[in-house]
Amino acid sequence: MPLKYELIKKDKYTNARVGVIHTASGDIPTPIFMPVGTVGTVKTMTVDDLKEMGAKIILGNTYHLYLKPGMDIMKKAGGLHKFMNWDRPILTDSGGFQVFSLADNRKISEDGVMFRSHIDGSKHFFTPEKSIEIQNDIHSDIMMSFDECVDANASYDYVKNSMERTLRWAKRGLDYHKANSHPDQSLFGIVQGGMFKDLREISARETVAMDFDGYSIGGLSVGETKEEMIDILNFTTPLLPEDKPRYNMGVGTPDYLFESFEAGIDMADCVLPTRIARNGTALTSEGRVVIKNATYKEDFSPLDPECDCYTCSNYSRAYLRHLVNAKEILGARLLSYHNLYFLLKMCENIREAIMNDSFLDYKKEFYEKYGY
Ligand SMILES: Nc1nc2c(CCNCC3CCCC3)c3[nH]c(NCCc4ccccc4)nc3cc2c(=O)[nH]1
Repeated sequence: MPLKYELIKKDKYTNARVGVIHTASGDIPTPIFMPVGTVGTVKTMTVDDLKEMGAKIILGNTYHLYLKPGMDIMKKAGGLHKFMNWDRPILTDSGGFQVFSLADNRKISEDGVMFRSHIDGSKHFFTPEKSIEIQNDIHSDIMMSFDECVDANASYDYVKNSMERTLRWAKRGLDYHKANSHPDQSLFGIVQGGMFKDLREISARETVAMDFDGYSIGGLSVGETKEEMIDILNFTTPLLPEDKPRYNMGVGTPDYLFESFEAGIDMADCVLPTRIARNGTALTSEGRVVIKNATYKEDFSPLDPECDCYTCSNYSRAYLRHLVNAKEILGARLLSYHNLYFLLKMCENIREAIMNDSFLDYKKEFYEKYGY
């Protein structure tokens, strides 16, 4: 059976809501942050780390997994859950965004996208059907439609034509999915339309009319201002059905997560927490800590005084700074663990606040302490 969304509680003063997404691989409490595991691993984390920190669902990447290790091995492994020993839900992106952000000389046409691998320059062709086929081979629990994500300053005409093609691609992918996917697999439509509300309205209405298992808001966090993001987010989210999950793609800083969940979004993902960790930056209750700073040279206090994670319970800022400066892999691992734990714990606190009709109080308290 495809996923079922269960609405549990709406916040009294905002569009925020608590729910549960029931999937064949397990239940997902929402609002939820989803750690990104691009090539079959959330970088430096074991699956036990992920369970210990409270990860309920992780992301896989169609584009990367298709290129390496490739679908031959993925199929022989019996899919990504078995391959990486993760028995909870997996969501996969459709690959379109990654083709445009990573591949070389790509060429877009009505049928699909021609691109050269950023790894070895080999030539490939993704179509809406091919994207679903690859997500099937991965045994993805929640699949994304093949879409084109346009950047924030694309012209009205380009965005209009692209959005209309993305609608045609969505229909093709949905037809292929209905004929070929396993009944336990779900498929989300993705709303595009750039920064233009009339195009967003058309995209939302036409995508919802196709009746997907859930809906993503695409084309955001692609270079627009925070105000533009919030404006399009607050315009588009209410156009999506209340009885299905809503996913804001590529959202990862605490404020963008708060704004998304306040608008009624249920799911979000971003490479940010693990990416900045590898560069020595931590998210803490008192804002970002750039651990390489000399300030922390003899600071033997925990990274985040309010955090009870493994990193904050066992190591000091001085030690973490030493590891990062010495380029020790343990530094990236301990900061990644903490950053993911921090966002997952923040989501848990948000769910609790919504249950008590105190989402705005928690947001205000968090923002003040974080320094927003
Ligand atoms: N299909 C699709 N995917 C999008 C994504 C990728 C979401 N993560 C996928 C995972 C699957 C595996 C990899 C990622 C987006 N990511 C962002 N912003 C990220 C901004 C960002 C990037 C890096 C650091 C911080 C912020 N906007 C996005 C828009 C779309 C979109 O319209 N369509």
